[in-house]
Amino acid sequence: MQGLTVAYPTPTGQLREVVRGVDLSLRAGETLGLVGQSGSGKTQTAFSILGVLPAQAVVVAGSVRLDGRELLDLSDAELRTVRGRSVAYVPQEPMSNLDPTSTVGAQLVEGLRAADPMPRRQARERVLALLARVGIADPQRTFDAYPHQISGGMAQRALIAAAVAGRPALLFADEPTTALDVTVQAEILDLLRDLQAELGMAVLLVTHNFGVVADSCERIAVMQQGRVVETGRTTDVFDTPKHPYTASLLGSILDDATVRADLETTMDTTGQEAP
Ligand SMILES: Nc1ncnc2c1ncn2[C@@H]1O[C@H](COP(=O)(O)OP(=O)(O)OP(=O)(O)O)[C@@H](O)[C@H]1O
Repeated sequence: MQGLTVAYPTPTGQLREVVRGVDLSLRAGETLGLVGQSGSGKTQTAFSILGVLPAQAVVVAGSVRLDGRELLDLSDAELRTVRGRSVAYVPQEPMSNLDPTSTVGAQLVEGLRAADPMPRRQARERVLALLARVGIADPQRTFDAYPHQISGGMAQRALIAAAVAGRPALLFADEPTTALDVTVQAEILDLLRDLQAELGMAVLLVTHNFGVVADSCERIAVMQQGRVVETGRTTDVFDTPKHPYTASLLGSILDDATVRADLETTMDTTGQEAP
């Protein structure tokens, strides 16, 4: 992503920029943590990659390339084939991303066939295998269940199964554990890491949680008011933040013993000096 600027029209007819000249890069297999306060532009940045910005959004400038292909120039039809197969999405609130009136299996089969036309029976087999792959103990039961009959953690596993079905090159996870019980959060992050290693996906992880960043992200980009104010290796940014905004975000959280422990573990496993 280079120089991405996204704006919305205001009632007075002007444009208000919500993403301003953002440069980001991600390699296969890498996890980039996108952090910043609410409203700083993280979701708008990620939506530009997925091609799902609201209709009134204006891409003022910039370029988003995936394996050399410009995504901002694609037609809606082309974007539909990119979504799911090249870039996929794990939402913040799994339950609100499932249709309460249809079984989990029916929704996943529909989604799979929309991205990759195949006979219903074959799609059904694929979905059952995917549900097993994401750690659901009784895939058939989850397949036949309505969303209200499964837990939030199970729903998130099912949506992760749907997201990775097309073996995407890039997975965008928007606060994927925020809505879940604390006990389930670590399991979901572990699952994402396993799938990433297996599929070689790049992961863009939007989060407020610096513990998650310390644990899961090799690199971090810090957004403030639509701009990326700092980017670098997580260990470097945590150790010596260059921007005052990053320092102030970190200042409050580094008192947290859990985050410090996660950070030290990350540094140990990457062979860096512990602080
Ligand atoms: N449809 C829209 N019309 C006008 N402004 C919008 C629209 N959607 C988002 N914005 C504005 O864009 C800015 C960035 O929002 P965005 O959702 O990207 O922030 P964020 O960093 O992801 O926040 P959060 O952590 O709360 O999800 C905000 O000021 C928001 O009000």
